[in-house]
Amino acid sequence: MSNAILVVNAGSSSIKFSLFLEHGESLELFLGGQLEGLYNTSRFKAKDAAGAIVGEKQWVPGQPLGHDGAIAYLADFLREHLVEHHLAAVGHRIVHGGIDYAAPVRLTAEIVGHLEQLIPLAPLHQPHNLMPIRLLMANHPELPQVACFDTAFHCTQPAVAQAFALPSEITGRGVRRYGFHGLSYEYIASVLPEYDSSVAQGRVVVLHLGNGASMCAVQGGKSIASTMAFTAVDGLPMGTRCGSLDPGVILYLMDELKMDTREVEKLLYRQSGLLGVSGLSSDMRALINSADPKAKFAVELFVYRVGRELGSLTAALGGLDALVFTAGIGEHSAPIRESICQAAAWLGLALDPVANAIGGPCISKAESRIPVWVIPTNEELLIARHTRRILKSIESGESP
Ligand SMILES: Nc1ncnc2c1ncn2[C@@H]1O[C@H](COP(=O)(O)OP(=O)(O)O)[C@@H](O)[C@H]1O
Ligand SMILES: CC(=O)OP(=O)(O)O
Ligand SMILES: [Mg+2]
Repeated sequence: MSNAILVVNAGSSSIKFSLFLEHGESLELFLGGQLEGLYNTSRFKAKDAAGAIVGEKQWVPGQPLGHDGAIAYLADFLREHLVEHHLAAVGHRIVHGGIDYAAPVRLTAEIVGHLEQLIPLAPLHQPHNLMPIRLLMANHPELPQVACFDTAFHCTQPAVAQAFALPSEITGRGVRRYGFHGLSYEYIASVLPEYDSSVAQGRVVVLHLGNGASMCAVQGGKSIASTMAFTAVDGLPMGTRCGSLDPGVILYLMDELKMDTREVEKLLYRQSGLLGVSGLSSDMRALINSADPKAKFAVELFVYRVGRELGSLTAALGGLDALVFTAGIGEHSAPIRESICQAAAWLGLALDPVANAIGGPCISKAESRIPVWVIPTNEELLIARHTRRILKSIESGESP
């Protein structure tokens, strides 16, 4: 019987999970998978370490599972697969750490209470991040649970990158730019030297393009700016989120259209972005395959905004040494990568269409001034490493 570490990563459209086994000093993947399309066509797939499928299911279109249904399904699946192992700890992705949590931490009921107060700042994530923690705390109070925060990696940003131009009475309450997808960026920064040692210490823009999408300017392995801010609704247009918006639009919605706070929240988080613009789908695959002009415009707007943000982050870095694509769209959509690279040709970037079609990892031509990489993210492995470190400090009697 080996010690197992379970990792749960609840995103806005998916729950990803991995089970790692401790072997001496190393962590070995035992199995992993995801429930995706939680609000359209829900699918489940799990594979063992050799890539063999150990679980697969698709739900009827139009009867999505949602996060609660997905957690219930996953709990049954994991119970079955954990029988031969001892569950030593669970590591969770928590999207918002607010001002208080800038590093992984062992969860207590008190900390969960603090994190619940941040639900309004991450309504698509935080409740689903915290729900399984509460469940496990109630049923297995002795089981160590560790929180790893999306916001933590961005703590290195300079004050100007974190600030809003608001009075200090407001900013003093923690109203500032935090940035998200930090576990993904931290993972990419940790493996970039294996792909390209010459740029790992340089100026890199990482594009995390999934259902939630953001970009991060990384310098010497550290975040110096990102497109997301106080909440994960800012920056790029996403599956259902609007991205950057003139704050005057919100005043207009409230004053002229008489929308209340919850209605505005629903509009900006759940009914906008690719879904809102296309009127069809939040899924980039569906839009790329559609001939509908509104679907084409939604894709065009997404690519345009990525191009504009790339210029802004390049300015923040004072130049650019490499570009990295990751997450659902970034890893899997050659046409979107191609359009973004075309929009970025002014940076001296030349795409290799053949390498792009097969997914890289290097998708730029040898003569490209900027190398472009496709690197699969692995937030789960990073969470497992942090969780194991905290578990060891608990076992050795240090307070984590
Ligand atoms: N082959 C593909 N082409 C275009 N988009 C894709 C492809 N595969 C996945 N995606 C997009 O990736 C999104 C999921 O990305 P992911 O990073 O897993 O999401 P989450 O934000 O839930 O963590 C889907 O909504 C889908 O739009
Ligand atoms: C922060 C965020 O948008 O996360 P995800 O892409 O997993 O929805
Ligand atoms: Mg994600």
